[in-house]
Amino acid sequence: MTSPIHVRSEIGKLKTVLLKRPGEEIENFTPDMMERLLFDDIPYLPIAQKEHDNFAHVLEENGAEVLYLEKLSAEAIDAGDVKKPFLEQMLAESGYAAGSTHDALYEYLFSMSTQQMVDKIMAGIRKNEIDFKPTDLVSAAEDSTYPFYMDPMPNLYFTRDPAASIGDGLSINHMTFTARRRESLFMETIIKYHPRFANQGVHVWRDRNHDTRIEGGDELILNNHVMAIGVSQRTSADAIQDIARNLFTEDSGFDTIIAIHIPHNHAMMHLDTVFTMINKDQFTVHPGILGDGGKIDTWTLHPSDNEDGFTIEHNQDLQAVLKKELKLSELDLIPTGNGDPIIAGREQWNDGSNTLAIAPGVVVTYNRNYVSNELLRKHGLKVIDILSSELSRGRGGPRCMSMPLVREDL
Ligand SMILES: NC(=[NH2+])NCCC[C@H](N)C(=O)O
Repeated sequence: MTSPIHVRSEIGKLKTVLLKRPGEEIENFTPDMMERLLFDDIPYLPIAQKEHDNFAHVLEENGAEVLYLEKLSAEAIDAGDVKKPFLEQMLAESGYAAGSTHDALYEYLFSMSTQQMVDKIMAGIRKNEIDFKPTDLVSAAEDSTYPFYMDPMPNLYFTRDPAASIGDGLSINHMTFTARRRESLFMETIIKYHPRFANQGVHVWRDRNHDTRIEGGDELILNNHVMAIGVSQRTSADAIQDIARNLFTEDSGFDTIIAIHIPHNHAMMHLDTVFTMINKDQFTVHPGILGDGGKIDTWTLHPSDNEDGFTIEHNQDLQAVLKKELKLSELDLIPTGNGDPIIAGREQWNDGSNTLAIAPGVVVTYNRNYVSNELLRKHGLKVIDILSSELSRGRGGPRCMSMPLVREDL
């Protein structure tokens, strides 16, 4: 039986990928909600959708099957006959475990078709949508001018983060910020109940019921036994230790994890905003993550019989670590913006390092990062650049906007 999830590299030919088409959620917020919702601007929805359709089309044209999170979620809920428990869980995680507001929201959402309900939850629920005046103290005492009962989830089109494919399984992630925490409930539901995934031998290496934080933008599959994981604003060292133990003791095939420490800030929230693999021996790197003398902290974990379950080796030379663990004699690290400090900063901000490899040496990038794109071409890569004016306002690029489910083995 071939597994519905099979990802043993960052660069193997992309066969199946999960996307989320931007919907009402990306316009359903005000400027003062932006920072909390992790957005830097308000995208113009019709153009964002057009750009996203262009992205999906490019992937399909190049042989990938494109699946949509919103559709799989509704199908999974129906297939598992779990509309009620799913809705209860979602309401509880939105702050309504019981009470009159819970009852009003439940009634409103449950009366919709499953697809409408899913789309509505994703888009957010405004107070003026429901004919209901809360009378309980909790609702009365909280800010009555706040316009939402349930916040929109504008970051859903970054399908990379709530879960990450690893070998024949995945991690379903406990995410860092409240703005994104509910997102991984959709993936959990899909894996549990969608006929394409349920009872198909998909391993969940780490589920979302944890306090320690990890996000898919930090989880890179370098080859069939080596991963790189960012120690970042979004992924904590203890979550990396935890997933390492699971991968090493279960039958995952992975025996090496390189933890890479990157700056903890919004522009570089995940490892894949500053470092991606694009060919067997080629990577993009944002020069801003390298300190004096090009140094950066890395720790390599290998399985061991000791108490921790792994050994740790500290190193500050990323090139040397990659060469050793990937058994490469040469390595081409391509700097974002060709190393020019102004261009590198500008293009990294708009995800110039966030390339999605769809085959070895073939990458999808944002067209606006033309200096970095040109440089990639000079280094022999095939660069397919996609429209990016509105999509980039959410601070994520082609890798963030895609969750590969199946890649061909190298
Ligand atoms: N894999 C990524 N780099 N994802 C980018 C996610 C961007 C999103 N606005 C966030 O802050 O969470």
